[in-house]
Amino acid sequence: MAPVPSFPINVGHIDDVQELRKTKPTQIPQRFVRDMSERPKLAAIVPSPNDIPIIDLSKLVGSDRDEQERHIEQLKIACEEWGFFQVVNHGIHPSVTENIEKVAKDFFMLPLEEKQKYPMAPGTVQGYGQAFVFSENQKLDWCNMFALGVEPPCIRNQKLWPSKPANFGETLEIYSREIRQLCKNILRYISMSLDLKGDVFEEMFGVAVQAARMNYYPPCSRPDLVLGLSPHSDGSAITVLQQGKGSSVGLQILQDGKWVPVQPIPNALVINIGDTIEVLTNGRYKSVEHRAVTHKERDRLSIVTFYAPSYEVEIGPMAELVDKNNPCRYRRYNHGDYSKHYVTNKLQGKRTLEFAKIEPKTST
Ligand SMILES: O=C(O)CCC(=O)C(=O)O
Ligand SMILES: [Fe+2]
Repeated sequence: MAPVPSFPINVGHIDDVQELRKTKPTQIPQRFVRDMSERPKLAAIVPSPNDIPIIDLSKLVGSDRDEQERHIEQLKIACEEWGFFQVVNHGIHPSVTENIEKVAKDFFMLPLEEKQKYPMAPGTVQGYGQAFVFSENQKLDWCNMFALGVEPPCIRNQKLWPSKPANFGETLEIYSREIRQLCKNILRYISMSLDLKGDVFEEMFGVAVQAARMNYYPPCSRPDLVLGLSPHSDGSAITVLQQGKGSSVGLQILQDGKWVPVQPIPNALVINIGDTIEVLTNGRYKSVEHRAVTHKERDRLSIVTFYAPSYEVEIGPMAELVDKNNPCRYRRYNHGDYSKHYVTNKLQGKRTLEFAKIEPKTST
């Protein structure tokens, strides 16, 4: 079973942002208006297309040893210095990424009553609605989410898999299979970049947990007042994010105290390091805080896959990455307990990872 909270929750009334946009296009209810300190400074962001590293996955496969080593080095820098990168030549056929986008968009465009047949119960993370809302006072994101557990089958809530559009389930299955393989490959390259055995994560993770979340951000008449998605790091090992074709630029990552936009590249997928890899690598590869902002005229779709160890697995810094100069910074814990902790707390930067942090013991 996917983790669920064990405390009562009263979230009050949550407006559906697509409906708000349709009926009251210029009104922003107070619950969406952020405190001054949280508001995005949209004018201050200068797009710089080359900032986030781009990794050519076809060069990592290993047919040419020198080339592979050079690209593993690039991956290492991307993980160490950025925690985010875009992969190109990843081998997933464009029809697969186009099809998932199409069914996701078709789903979000259904009448509200149809989408509400698959409600996300307060405090849970599967279905249609807003996740990570736990109180009536909490600010809301300018976003509609539709999220489903995919693998292993025991985390699926089959009642939430929609019957419309008709090919939704089949399309998500095909997409998820391809993304799963991509995650395994990327984790293999990540372990190589750490001078570890290629299959170290695969062996450790057991039957990995995989979940999909589709985020739809309608245009917002006051993008300066709201956030599409609150700042957070992902609880996963790694995350694969597909930015919808023709979507506005919306994803931003926090680097050196500045929000850096991630420019969509056609056919590329965005990969980011999640909290679990941060813990396993003893902080060498860190998860990075990110958020989404909205656009005045344009909507945006993102399709996100979270890939993480099986809930039974015990997690802690790997022995190879702990030594005198790198004392242990995280405790050991059960990954299912972390997942539960993650989904039962609001998104708040990297706060959730406090769960695992310990003061390193310095040697004398
Ligand atoms: O829509 C985006 O670009 C961000 C999505 C995201 O960070 C998430 O779903 O965890
Ligand atoms: Fe995220």
